[in-house]
Amino acid sequence: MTAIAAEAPLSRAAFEQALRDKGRYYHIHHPYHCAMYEGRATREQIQGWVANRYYYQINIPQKDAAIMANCRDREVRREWIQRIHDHDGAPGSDGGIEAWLRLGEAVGLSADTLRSEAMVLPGVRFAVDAYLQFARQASWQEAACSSLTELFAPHIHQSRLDSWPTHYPWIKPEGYVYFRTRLSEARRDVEHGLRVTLDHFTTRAQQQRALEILQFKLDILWTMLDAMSMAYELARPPYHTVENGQPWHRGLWS
Ligand SMILES: O=C(O)c1cc(C(=O)O)c2c(n1)C(=O)C(=O)c1cc(C(=O)O)[nH]c1-2
Repeated sequence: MTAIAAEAPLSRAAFEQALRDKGRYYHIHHPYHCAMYEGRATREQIQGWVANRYYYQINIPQKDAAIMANCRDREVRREWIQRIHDHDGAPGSDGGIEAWLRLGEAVGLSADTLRSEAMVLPGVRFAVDAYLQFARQASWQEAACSSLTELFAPHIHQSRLDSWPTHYPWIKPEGYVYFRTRLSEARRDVEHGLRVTLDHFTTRAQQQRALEILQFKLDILWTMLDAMSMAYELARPPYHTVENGQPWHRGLWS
């Protein structure tokens, strides 16, 4: 038995606090994000972020479907399915992916450009694919735990709503619907995800595993922005040594 496995479990409150303490690794602190909310991002950097984050957005419902596919608990599925409706849309609501396409248009990128995935950098694609792959292979409770970066998401959406309209008057206001909608959706998701995690990971070793899973997800979000920094801040996208253009692959699985 490892040293940590032999330790007494953290209380429910201490475990929740340990999860929340991971907020210091959230991508809100990444220099690329700071530049965006401090008004130092160029139009190309904002556009690059929107086009690359589109790939995250379209993978989220597939990730949630994988969680449901692995879950035999009908009550959980009844609650979890809301996340798919939120992103894909349902009768009477367009959903988050549509709102993200509107954000694309608001920053000057057509829906076709986003849908083509031509701007999705390989590093972003690999990071997002790792998230989907994890959700397919892990238990549904572990995959639910990996969604807990959403603990910190309302703050990041609010930071954009507070700062972007002032710094970037060229962005059309219709683009902000996505961030506004997610404020309440993320709070509701996280309440459910947290309940699952606190109920399921009860030994010290399991709690440690949950913290490691959350770190894995934080690594994904941070790594996406690292790839964007290379491409749009340092002007070093993949193969910048060879030619202008974007020769990278567009995804072999979709
Ligand atoms: O804009 C962001 O910084 C951000 C971060 C995250 C996150 O922390 O994973 C999500 C979202 N947005 C988001 O909009 C969203 O729908 C979402 C779903 C999930 C998830 O893991 O299930 N994370 C996030």
